[in-house]
Amino acid sequence: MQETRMTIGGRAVPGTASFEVRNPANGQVIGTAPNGSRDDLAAAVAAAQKAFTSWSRKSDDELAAACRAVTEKIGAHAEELARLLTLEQGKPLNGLGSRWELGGAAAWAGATAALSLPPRVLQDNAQGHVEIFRKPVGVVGSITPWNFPVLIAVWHVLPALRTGNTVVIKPSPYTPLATLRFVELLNEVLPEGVVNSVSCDDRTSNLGADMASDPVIRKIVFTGSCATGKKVMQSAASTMKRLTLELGGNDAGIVLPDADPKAIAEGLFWGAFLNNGQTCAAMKRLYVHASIHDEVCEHLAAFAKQVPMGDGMDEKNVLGPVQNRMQFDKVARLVADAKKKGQVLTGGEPGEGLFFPATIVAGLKNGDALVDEEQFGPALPVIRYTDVEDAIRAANDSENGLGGSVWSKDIEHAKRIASRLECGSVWINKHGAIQPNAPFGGVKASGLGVEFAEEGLKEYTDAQVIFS
Ligand SMILES: NC(=O)c1ccc[n+]([C@@H]2O[C@H](COP(=O)([O-])OP(=O)(O)OC[C@H]3O[C@@H](n4cnc5c(N)ncnc54)[C@H](O)[C@@H]3O)[C@@H](O)[C@H]2O)c1
Ligand SMILES: O=S(=O)(O)c1ccc(CO)cc1
Repeated sequence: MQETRMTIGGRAVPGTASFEVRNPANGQVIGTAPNGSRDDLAAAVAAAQKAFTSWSRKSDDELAAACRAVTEKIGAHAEELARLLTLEQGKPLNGLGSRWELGGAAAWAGATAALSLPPRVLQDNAQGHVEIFRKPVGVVGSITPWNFPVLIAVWHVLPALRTGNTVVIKPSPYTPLATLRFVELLNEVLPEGVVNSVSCDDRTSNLGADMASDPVIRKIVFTGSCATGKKVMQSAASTMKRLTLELGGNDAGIVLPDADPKAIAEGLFWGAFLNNGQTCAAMKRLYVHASIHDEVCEHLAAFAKQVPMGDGMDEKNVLGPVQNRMQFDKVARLVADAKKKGQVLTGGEPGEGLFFPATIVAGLKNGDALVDEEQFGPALPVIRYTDVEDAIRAANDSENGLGGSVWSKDIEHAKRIASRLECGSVWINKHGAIQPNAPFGGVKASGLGVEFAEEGLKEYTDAQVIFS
């Protein structure tokens, strides 16, 4: 049993109540997290505000060195955090699971440490000197989801620290344990109050909502559903907070007639089923040209059938359970509806507990629920098309615009199609492969702003221009 604590001003805070956290693989209680109160949040915000005074005055070199120390901490505790993550999130230790997530967390932290936003001279002549500086905004509130809890915490916290901000982070009630431990570890190398954590069950207490309207917090970085993202945006208006919103997606993949069905099967599978489909930038709809449709379906289903699924602590598994009952029920509802309209190529029946076999359903079209709604789980609809213009139109016929992909042997042709997709990232012959040196973010209802690289770092700063 992992009994976790919030970290407020460098101190471990148990809170006056707690809630249970269960392993989605077997339903067992694996730990507890504090059910923090508004007073706990107020204390965390005050600690972050106090720490901001000295943290924001650190030199660029000092901030970079602190981020490197955090990177080392993550690396040194990667296996401990990975095990905790598997227990609470369900993703396997192996494959593209917890150890991979922790590897990504260390890589992203290191890459963020190496970024910087030096002042830039805009003008230097007889008429005057004009220089732009990037200044930290103040206390940053980070609100994270349950799909990649540690990686997304790193994506929020490291750029905030690197630019001289202090942080209050609140993880999802489904997966608070690894994040609370992560913040404890950070506090071993950072001054007190620079990074604080609060947790709550979202029922008796919803500190995410309170953070969004808090008058001291100057920016919210939120990753989660579109519905909650809209609430955050509304609450943030009254205090004119800066916002980065990374929200849901309904990414389309388009397979062109010249693609090699066998060669792309593995990439298509992991593009859709990474983290059991519980990935924002996973492929959630697959449009395949009629001339190779059946062959693509055959190879994709054959690949899916041999991927081992089970308890993530078992080293042989590379897919685990769906993380929670709410998400499982959503996937089950969408698959039940899809079965009435299309042909199940593999999977299709809910398994034991929260295990849902990788499911692929062909014969669907836009307007069917599994195509139109974000399933955020292990179920992929396949849609046959004959005219690529129809496929592009159908791909863009969504309120979301996070990612997309085009699959073809002709890269230049694929890139021309990619440029017509209404989304923030498009991959050719792969899907969802994000990297720290490339900005990532959604268009349309998928969010606001970007993460990663200098563009992402800037979002934690205000511009100040000095004219002399
Ligand atoms: N675009 C991206 O980068 C990205 C990444 C991961 C997940 N997501 C999206 O997240 C969703 C799944 O995550 P989820 O179910 O945890 O999302 P969610 O919106 O239910 O919860 C996200 C976070 O918001 C908190 N929260 C709940 N109510 C709140 C409120 N009123 N105000 C502020 N915060 C509140 C939750 O406690 C949690 O920490 C999917 O839609 C997925 O597409 C997007
Ligand atoms: O879109 S996200 O769910 O945040 C996400 C997490 C991890 C990866 C790894 O490729 C991609 C997208």
